[in-house]
Amino acid sequence: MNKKTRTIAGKDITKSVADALQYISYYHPPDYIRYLSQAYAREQSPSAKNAIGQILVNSRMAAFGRRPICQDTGLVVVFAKVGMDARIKSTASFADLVNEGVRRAYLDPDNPLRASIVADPLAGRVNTRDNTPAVIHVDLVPGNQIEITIAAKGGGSENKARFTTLNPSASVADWVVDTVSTLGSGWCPPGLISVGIGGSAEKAMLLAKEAMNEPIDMSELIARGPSSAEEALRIELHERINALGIGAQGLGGLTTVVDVKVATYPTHAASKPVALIPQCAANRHLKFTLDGTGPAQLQPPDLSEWPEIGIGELNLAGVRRVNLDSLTKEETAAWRYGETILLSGKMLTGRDAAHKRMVDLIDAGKPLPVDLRGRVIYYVGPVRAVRDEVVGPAGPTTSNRMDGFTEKILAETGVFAMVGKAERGPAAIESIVRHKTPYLIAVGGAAYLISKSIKAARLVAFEDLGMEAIYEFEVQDMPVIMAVDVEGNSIHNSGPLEWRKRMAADSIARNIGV
Ligand SMILES: O=C(O)C[C@H](O)C(=O)O
Repeated sequence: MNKKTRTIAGKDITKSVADALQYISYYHPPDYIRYLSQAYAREQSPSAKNAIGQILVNSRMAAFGRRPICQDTGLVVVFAKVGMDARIKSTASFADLVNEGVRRAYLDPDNPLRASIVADPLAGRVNTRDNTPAVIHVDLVPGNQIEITIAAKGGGSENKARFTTLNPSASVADWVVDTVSTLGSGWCPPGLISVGIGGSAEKAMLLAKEAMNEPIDMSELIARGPSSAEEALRIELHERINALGIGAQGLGGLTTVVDVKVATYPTHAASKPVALIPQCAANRHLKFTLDGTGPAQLQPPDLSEWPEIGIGELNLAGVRRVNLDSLTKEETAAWRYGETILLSGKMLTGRDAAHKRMVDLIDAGKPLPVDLRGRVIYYVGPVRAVRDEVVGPAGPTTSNRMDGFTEKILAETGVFAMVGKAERGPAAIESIVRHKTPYLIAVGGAAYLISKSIKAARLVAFEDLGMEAIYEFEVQDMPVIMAVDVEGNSIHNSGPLEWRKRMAADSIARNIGV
C-alpha cells in the first residue's frame, strides 16, 4: 500500500449518508433561499407571490422544527467520486453501505422521512418501507478521498424529465423552451431546469442530473457575462423560460426558474442527445468529502438568511372561508378560479393507489370502504407524525396523475371538490364541468406549513397502502386557490398566458425605450 493511500471506514460512509439525508430533509440550500427571497421581493403576480411566500415560510419552519420541507422526501440519488488511492474498509458493498445510511435516515425516530420507493415498478409496486434502494453512480478519480453528492429527488419533478436526440444543427434552446412550455407545473416551480447535452442517451441524462446540484449562480453569471457556449445557453434559457410566464406553481408570474444548468460531453458526429430534468422547490442536495478521519461533519446553515415572512404578509385576510362540514353544490358552484379560500372542517385524502383501488372496486360493482358523497378529497401522501404532531408534512401531490380516474370518481361517488397540485388535463376539466365539481390547489413545497392547519387525522381505509391510505383530516383555515371552477376556467391556463403577455409587453416597451 503506498503512503498516499487512505482508509475510509464503511461505517463512516453509512453515517455520513444518514446524516446528510436528515440534514437535507429540513435545510434548503442557502443559495436557493437567497434566490427565492429575491424572486419573492420581485414578484408582481399576487398568487405567485403568495405561493413563493408560503414556500419560504415553510422552509423556515422546517429548518427550525427539523421536519421535512416536503411530504415527498424523495428518491435518494448518489454521485460518488471515489479516489483511486482510497481504500474502503468494509465487507459490505458500497451500495449496501449507502443503502444502510438511507434506511437509518428514513426510519429516524426523531424525524422519520416518508418512504416513497416501491419495489417491482412494473407490477407489484409494494413499498419497500425504508426508501431503499438509492440510485448510485460511482466514478473512479485520482486522489485518496471520497466525495459524495447526495440528493433526495422529488417524484413530481422527476416525472417531468425529458429526453430527445436532435439533429446536429438543431437548436437546443428551442427544444428546451418548447419542452418546458409543455411540462405544466407538477414539477413545482420556482426551481431549476438542468440540461445535459452530448454523450449517449444515458450520459445526457446523467449530465443533467448531476449538474442540477451545482451552486446557484445565475445573477453572478449574468453580471460577469458568459465565457463559454454553455454559459451563454444558460443565460438564454433562463431568460426565455421565465418569459413563458409559468410562474410559481404554474399560477402565472415572473419567476419560473431561479437558475438553469447546462453540462456537455463529446458525442457522435451524427447525434445531439439532449436531456432535461427539472428540480422542484424542495431542491434537496449536499456535497461532502470523506478523507479517512471520520464521518462528515455537517454544520447547520446560518438560518438568519431565511427571511421572516409573517403569515399576515401572505394576504390571507379577507379571503373566502369555507366550512367543509356543511358544503353544498350551490356553494362550490359559486367559487371562481383564481380566488384564495381557507378550508375548515373534515376532508378525505386519497392519491394514486387509493384511486386505482376505488375505481377497481367500482368496476367490480363492489362498495367503497368510505362514502365520498358531499366530501372533499385531498390528493396527499403525508409523512408520519412524531411527538405532538397530528400528521407530518402533508403537501399536495400532482393531480393530473388522478385524471384517468376522475370521471369515474366524480360520476360514481358524488365528491363535491378535489384538492391537489398543478393543472388538470382536458378530460378532467370536462368531468369537472359535467359534474360541477371544482378543483382547488394547495402549494406544493409548503407541506410542513400546510400540516399545521390539520388539527386531526384518522385512518379510514386501505391501511396497507401506507402513506397512500385514505385518511380523514380535520383542517382549520387550510389555504387553497381555486384552480378550475365549474365552468372549466383554469388558473393554470389563464395565469401563465396573462403573465407571458405582460412580460412580452414590458420587454417591447424596454426595447423601444418607453
Ligand atoms: O409523492 C408526492 O407526495 C408528491 C410528488 O412529489 C409530486 O410532486 O407529485
